[in-house]
Amino acid sequence: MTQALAISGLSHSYGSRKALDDVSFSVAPGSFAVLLGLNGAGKSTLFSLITRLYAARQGEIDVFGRNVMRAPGAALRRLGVVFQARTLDLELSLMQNLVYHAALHGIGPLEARRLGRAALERAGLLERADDKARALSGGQMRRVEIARALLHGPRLLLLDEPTVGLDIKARADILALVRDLARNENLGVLWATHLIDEIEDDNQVVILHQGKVLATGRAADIVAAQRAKNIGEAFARLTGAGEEKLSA
Ligand SMILES: Nc1ncnc2c1ncn2[C@@H]1O[C@H](COP(=O)(O)OP(=O)(O)OP(=O)(O)O)[C@@H](O)[C@H]1O
Repeated sequence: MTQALAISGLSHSYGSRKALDDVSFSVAPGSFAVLLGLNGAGKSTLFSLITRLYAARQGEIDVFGRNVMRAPGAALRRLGVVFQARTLDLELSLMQNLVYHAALHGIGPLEARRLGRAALERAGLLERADDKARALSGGQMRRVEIARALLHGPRLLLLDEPTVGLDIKARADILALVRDLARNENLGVLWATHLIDEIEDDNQVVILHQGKVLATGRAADIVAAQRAKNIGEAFARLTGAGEEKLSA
């Protein structure tokens, strides 16, 4: 089966500091996978390599079988990304934010507005289409960023710590929205987080620690293999790190 995302033997260094060390894992189409790691584990570096912000000098990254170095256009067309930092233009309306993003993907203005309306409707924000992004709550901004990342119809969505800084209700809403997209729209999702309460037993989990993948598999299987009570305890056994760092 062609994987939504396949990473093999990926390494990256900043000068002499190795941020990723021989990382390999894959995400199946239509599945919700969690990249679990503490701050500094290498999650953002991994996303920067997948999106070609940095060039991968060692290892391979394929999105639905398209290599991001050798066939970047085909690979990036199939990929949507929500970065950790807020990236909406606060002075533009929600619709303008979406239309500009669509233009970057070569989508014309009429089609962009049609897609934009559908995306805002799905995000529950259609009536706010002409409001400036500045007027939204943090959770609403994240929903628009997710809608924007999906505008060009990607089959794989990467999200880097998407719930950081949100209150409990907004966190739960974003998580439910993205789980729903994976389940009902056959979207492959890689959700990077350090929060274990965002993981369900059936989710695939990739545990990244100090640049290395220490475990990958169903959350329940990782827990069983570590003879742990839950994924937090399994993480602590694998990494030697304290469980208290894994909650909001
Ligand atoms: N531009 C850079 N120059 C030098 N070192 C860097 C740079 N970016 C990241 N690093 C280092 O690489 C390692 C991995 O960082 P990275 O940001 O990928 O981790 P992360 O898991 O995304 O953490 P966070 O959630 O805090 O961003 C860390 O040790 C970090 O200090």
